[in-house]
Amino acid sequence: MVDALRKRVADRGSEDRLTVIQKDALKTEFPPFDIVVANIPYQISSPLIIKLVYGKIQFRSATLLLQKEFARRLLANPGDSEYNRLAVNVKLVADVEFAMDVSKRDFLPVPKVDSSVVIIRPKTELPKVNLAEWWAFTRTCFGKKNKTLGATFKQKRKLMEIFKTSTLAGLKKDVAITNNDGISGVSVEDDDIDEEGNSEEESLSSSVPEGEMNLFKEKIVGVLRAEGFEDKRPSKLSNDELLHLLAVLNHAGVYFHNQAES
Ligand SMILES: C[S@@+](CC[C@H](N)C(=O)[O-])C[C@H]1O[C@@H](n2cnc3c(N)ncnc32)[C@H](O)[C@@H]1O
Repeated sequence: MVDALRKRVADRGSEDRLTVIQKDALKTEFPPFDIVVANIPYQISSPLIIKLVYGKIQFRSATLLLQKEFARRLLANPGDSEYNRLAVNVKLVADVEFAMDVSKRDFLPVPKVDSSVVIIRPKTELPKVNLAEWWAFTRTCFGKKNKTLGATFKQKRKLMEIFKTSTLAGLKKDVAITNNDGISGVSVEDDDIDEEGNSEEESLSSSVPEGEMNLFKEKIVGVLRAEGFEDKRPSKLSNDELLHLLAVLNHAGVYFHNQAES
């Protein structure tokens, strides 16, 4: 493929205008770029899109050929059955536009899946939120996207985790705004997957008095109730509603991002 590309460009006398970087797109640091047009391997769609929109490089647009079902999920809106954490996170920082469907019969050999072209344009103005905090918050909310937030936040394991991150954040006093720096090391491979088991949390569990945990739970449930979120499902909430919930939880001293991992 690279050899064919080099030959075609050379045949037109334009080789000095082409630079080929032949490396793993997920592991390589991208040079500055303005526009992406790519027929990407579908298995890296989620991490590549997150790398683009949460990365440090300010670009204009990414026109990508994606598996049709994946594109539908990315284009979904709150309340749609396909709406998931990836769409929530991408739409916080970018606008996603449907361009066209591409039938599998348009390829030779014919693949198993249909495709769609979408155009992703980073937003010029980002919401004032700590992106690492947002990232961790949506992971908690969408651990099981069809659970109500009340049920999600009452899970003992989740509470332990949030208690720990909140305690660490409290010690640090404030959480830096990372809007312009991007966040590193993010991955959506755990998208929509409930986390099972965590020995660190279990050891923390034994060290936190039950009364303290109950107070912490009451604090969170109190915020959810007061703001009308207790019976809501995250997949039905707009990003403005989720941003509001995160802001009021943070205001109450409840934090999600593990400061130790920064
Ligand atoms: C869908 S094909 C598209 C090929 C070519 N761009 C085209 O349009 O004909 C995806 C290509 O990405 C390559 N690839 C797979 N994983 C990759 C990765 N992590 N980084 C960069 N390229 C990758 C595959 O080897 C394959 O050649």
